[in-house]
Amino acid sequence: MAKLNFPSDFVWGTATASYQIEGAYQEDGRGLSIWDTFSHTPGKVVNNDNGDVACDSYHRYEEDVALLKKLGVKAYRFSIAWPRIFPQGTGEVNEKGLDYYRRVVDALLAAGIEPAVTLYHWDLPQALQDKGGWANRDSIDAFVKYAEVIFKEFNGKIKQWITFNETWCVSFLSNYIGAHAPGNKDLQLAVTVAHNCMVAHGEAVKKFRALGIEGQIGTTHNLYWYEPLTTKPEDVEAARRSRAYYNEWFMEPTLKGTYPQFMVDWYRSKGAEVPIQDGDMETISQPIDFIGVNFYSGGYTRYKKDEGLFDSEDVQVGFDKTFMDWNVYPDGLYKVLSWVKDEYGDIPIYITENGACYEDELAEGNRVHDALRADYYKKHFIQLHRLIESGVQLKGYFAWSLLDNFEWAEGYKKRFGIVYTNYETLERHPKDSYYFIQKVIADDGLEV
Ligand SMILES: N=[N+]=NCCCCNC(=O)[C@@H]1[C@H]2[C@H](O)[C@@H](O)[C@H](O)[C@@H](CO)[C@@H]12
Repeated sequence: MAKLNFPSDFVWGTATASYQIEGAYQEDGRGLSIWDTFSHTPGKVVNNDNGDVACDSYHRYEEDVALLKKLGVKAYRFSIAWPRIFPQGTGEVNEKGLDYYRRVVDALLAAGIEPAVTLYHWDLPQALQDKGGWANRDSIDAFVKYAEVIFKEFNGKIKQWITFNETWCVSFLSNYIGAHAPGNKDLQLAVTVAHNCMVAHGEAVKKFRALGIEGQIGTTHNLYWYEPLTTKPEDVEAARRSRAYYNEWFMEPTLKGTYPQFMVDWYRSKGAEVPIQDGDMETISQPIDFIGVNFYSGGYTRYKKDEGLFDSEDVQVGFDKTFMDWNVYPDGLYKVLSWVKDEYGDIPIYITENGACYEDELAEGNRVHDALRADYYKKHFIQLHRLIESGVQLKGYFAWSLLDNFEWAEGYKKRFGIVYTNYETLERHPKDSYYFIQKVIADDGLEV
């Protein structure tokens, strides 16, 4: 056995998101979000599940903080629900909404845990969606006004800020594929939403700098690692498009201030143009202090004429699968973050999400023997160590997720937590994977 040691300042954390854990969807003045609308629309979410109650973290956040403290994490990534702060998206601040996050932040700091806050994790105020949502550039200004309230309120308490979570999901998954709220299926709309969200990110960074807010600010993109099944040029090009769909389309504007031209041309061939206005690309590529990367999977792609958006298809090559039917591809984590370093230089990286969904059973003594999930984490932790050793500026890792929670269109059946949520009683029960991670944190490393 060998011990893989992590730097003593490596930040171990876990992550959640407001709509997925809070519940209390009408409490203390909260306005409706697009996810309330979407989940209350029959047929949109498996089992017609919704986030009305979720994990009830709105009332049980102290239990969550106690679990975090026992786990030994240095940081906790959570998101703030815009509709709690501005129930109508803009206008008057809802003080009771701010109060909830004051309680959460103070509880974390009292427990010696750094809050890492995502400003936008998909719960757009419905009132803004009614005016076009992210397709309407007015939402950019509304986002900056919301961000400014949070920056000022928590300056000095929150030191790690993430503007957006997974702009690919906000744009393509939600407005081209249509699987997430608001459920549109229009390529031009998706390209426009992606662009406006990235402008909103940049404007928020400008505001953060202008206000002299303490700490570091970045944004999170979900990256995948796709490789061509063969070296045939058509397979190589197909894999290049599949990867850029998730990766370059967002990373290049954010970190270089340009869109990848081959993808601009491809989308143009499909009838979609990027609505760039003067100054947008400079705004989008405002210097940031870190890049957040959510990594779950990847795979192999080959060319298939007229298949999907990119004349490509994913090929099954024997990867183990999670309960989301995603490939377990730890090497993909090493490859994609090595690619980030090669393409974008030594920008500090936090893995802001990584984790796995498996079917969990509550066993004797409220234990959950989730060996597959613990093994998933072990395999990916080995890659973290490999990345650090290779010189990648990997500063921290947030496991997705602290709790089983509302898994968007998949509802509550799909469990990602290292803590089991009993949705009847709302009790929390640490799984074996929680104790595995607890030991890695305590030992600053793992035995392999
Ligand atoms: N076609 N297709 N789609 C498959 C790709 C979907 C990508 N979903 C994510 O990365 C989400 C991220 C999210 O932040 C979190 O809120 C979610 O709970 C986790 C788990 O799902 C991950």
